Amino acid sequence: MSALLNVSQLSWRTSHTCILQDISLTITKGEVIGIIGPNGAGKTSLLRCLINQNNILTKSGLSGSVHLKNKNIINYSTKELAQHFALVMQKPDPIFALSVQDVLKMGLLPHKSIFSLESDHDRGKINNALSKVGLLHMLNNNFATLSGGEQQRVLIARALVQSPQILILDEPTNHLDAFYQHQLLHLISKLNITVIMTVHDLNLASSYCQRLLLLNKGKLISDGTPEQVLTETQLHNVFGLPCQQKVNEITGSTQVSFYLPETQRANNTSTVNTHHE
Ligand SMILES: Nc1ncnc2c1ncn2[C@@H]1O[C@H](COP(=O)(O)OP(=O)(O)OP(=O)(O)O)[C@@H](O)[C@H]1O
Repeated sequence: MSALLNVSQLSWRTSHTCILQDISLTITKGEVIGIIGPNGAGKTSLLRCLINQNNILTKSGLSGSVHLKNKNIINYSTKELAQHFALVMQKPDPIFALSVQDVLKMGLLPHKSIFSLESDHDRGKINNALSKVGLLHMLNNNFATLSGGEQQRVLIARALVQSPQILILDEPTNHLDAFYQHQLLHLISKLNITVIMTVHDLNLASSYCQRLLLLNKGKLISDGTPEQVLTETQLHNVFGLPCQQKVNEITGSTQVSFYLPETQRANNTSTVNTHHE
């Protein structure tokens, strides 16, 4: 299958640090990919490069390239990018004075001219997306008055309204309770579009992503199925904690659980150890 996105030798160096180091990978249509790794590993930075957010790829310190459908992503207009990608990032734009319905209408914009009127089809799309995230009853509520989890679900619904070819999510399960974590990742994984998301919860990533990219200190350490990536040795090396890998007997997915080594469990001090040098 031909590449939808092709990342070639992507590196991002600042005067103090190396944020991404020589990352190369190919993403094909329909893959559901989770980017995992410890705090500061470069997960969000990689996402930002994949969508060339704020023209990041033309910054000094950045080298390598990202091609979308064989065309360098720096040559796409903002509107063309919005027709391909829908984003649910951790720090949403300031949209807080709007109603839920207005927030979802923003998802229609990449495919319409400013003067085109909202149609029955558009209203149907908005209602359908909101009911998928269980919030149809909040259509007319003020976005600012929603809980963190409800806001997150509205932003995911806005991304669905956008009908993207590629859905990019930065920590989509932040703020969500266990029920909605599973409901939303299940929904996202069944959309039949390409999905690339950062996920802290390795077990959720394993349950809903067919491919995982493990980053550490800006490097792509491992790229493969959850079973190939979530090995006890690899996770111990990257997260600095021993862990146990098992298969969930009900779902069949690879699951991991970390534990403090015996020496630390016996230690009574309240100091937080760090795996970063
Ligand atoms: N614009 C920037 N300028 C300088 N340093 C940056 C910039 N953006 C990110 N960094 C640094 O790059 C490193 C990776 O950050 P990034 O947000 O990509 O990590 P992450 O893996 O998403 O982390 P987390 O799990 O904590 O969200 C961090 O050390 C961060 O401070």
